Amino acid sequence: MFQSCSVPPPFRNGRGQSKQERETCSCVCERVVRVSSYRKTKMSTTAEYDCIVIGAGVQGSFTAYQLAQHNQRTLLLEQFVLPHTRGSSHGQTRIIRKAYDQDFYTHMMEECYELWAQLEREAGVKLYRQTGLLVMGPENSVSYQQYKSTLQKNKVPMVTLTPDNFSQHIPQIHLNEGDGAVVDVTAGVLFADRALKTVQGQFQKLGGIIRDKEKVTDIEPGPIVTVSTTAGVYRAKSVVITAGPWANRLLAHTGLQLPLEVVKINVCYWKEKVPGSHGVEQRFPCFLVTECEEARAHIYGLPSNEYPGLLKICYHIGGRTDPDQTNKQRDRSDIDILQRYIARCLPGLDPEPAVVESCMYTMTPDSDFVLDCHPTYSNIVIGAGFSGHGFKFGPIIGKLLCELSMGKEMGLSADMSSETKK
Ligand SMILES: Cc1cc2nc3c(=O)[nH]c(=O)nc-3n(C[C@H](O)[C@H](O)[C@H](O)COP(=O)(O)OP(=O)(O)OC[C@H]3O[C@@H](n4cnc5c(N)ncnc54)[C@H](O)[C@@H]3O)c2cc1C
Ligand SMILES: O=C(O)[C@@H]1CCCCN1
Repeated sequence: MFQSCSVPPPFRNGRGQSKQERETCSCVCERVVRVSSYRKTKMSTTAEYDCIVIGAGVQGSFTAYQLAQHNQRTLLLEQFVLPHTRGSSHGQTRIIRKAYDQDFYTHMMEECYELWAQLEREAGVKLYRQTGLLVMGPENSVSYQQYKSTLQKNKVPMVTLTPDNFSQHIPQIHLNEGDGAVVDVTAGVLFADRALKTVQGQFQKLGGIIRDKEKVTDIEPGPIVTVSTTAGVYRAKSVVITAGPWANRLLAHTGLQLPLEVVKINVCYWKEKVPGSHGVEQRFPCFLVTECEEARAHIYGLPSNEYPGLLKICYHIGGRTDPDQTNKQRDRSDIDILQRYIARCLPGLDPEPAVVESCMYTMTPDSDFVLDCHPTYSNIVIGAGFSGHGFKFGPIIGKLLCELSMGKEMGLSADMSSETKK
């Protein structure tokens, strides 16, 4: 079906197409070709930058870093003073895993782990701690089986726990009757704040420029794109928009709106009754519950780390919010769900959250990412809709957006391109 196309389905999203339309169209590739031929003929010399990246969250920061590695004169613009806690990339931890319910994410993570390790080596900083990820869900459910079979098919190191040996390995969690449990051994915790600081620092070391506290107020498309901010006007041959929950506000300047929904997630921390009992040292893993009697979406957790004695456990659904007025969104139904789940399945925790912070997801209708050139202006590239699971992919998203903005076809492994030909 995708004979001439090396872009897999998750990147062909966001323009209101049905899945079937997306799977049969080759517009992304055509646009990529158009950008590159356009550049050869019409490149102007008046641009101050090769590329301006708007938004210094995880995706914009990795994109800027990749561009600088490709010797592109790059400006990274951020509306708030860095570091900040107003978008989606703040906080000290994120889960990294190969366990997914669709193969292409697992394939992307194969390369992405390598890129995270490269950054660690290059900067001399530790960004990842392996803990494993325990996936639990009704043994006979579609969702749980998809996770399990993706791990098996892709030969990801894994351990299957049985109801009999589960409590020997993970005594802190009560496994529901009828639930299966598998551990993705490769998974763990990314030190998120540290990762962001590191990649921004490496970008600057390569000569990249970051201007924070500069909100982009206008984008004027053209062969050279003009970007106005609260402090100045800049020109570049291409622009990458990685504005997280604000993506549609920026895209409005270009006449485009994507089907994105911004939701507020209550980031809840739960106190251990016995300090230290759910730490990495006790081999307590990250975990993900695909479904359970309390919840129709995932519940997920990480071992105590950033706040001693407190575990981060969240629900994967939140209430719709305005990114500039998150305080107006006070829905706590997710916290009720978590309280009931914790009281039943994690008896070693106080079922009352000790700390509640907030963070935003930018959801697409199918939770897949939008990585594409603008349909009208091919030198404007969009990375949006990371749907609450994009942090771990930061290095590979940066690589793909960099390639798109340089007019290259997305560099996917042979494995992933063959998947698109099914
Ligand atoms: C509670 C929670 C838990 C999560 N857990 C995981 C996990 O375990 N694993 C995982 O892989 N992912 C996880 N994620 C998802 C991941 O964190 C996000 O997908 C990712 O951070 C999105 O990054 P981003 O760069 O797209 O957005 P953001 O981080 O929001 O960055 C966008 C940036 O653009 C800036 N900006 C916007 N408008 C303008 C403008 N006009 N001018 C200048 N700058 C502008 C913003 O200020 C912001 O800094 C989680 C997310 C949340 C909220
Ligand atoms: O991306 C992740 O790994 C987590 C777990 C599940 C939902 C939220 N994000």
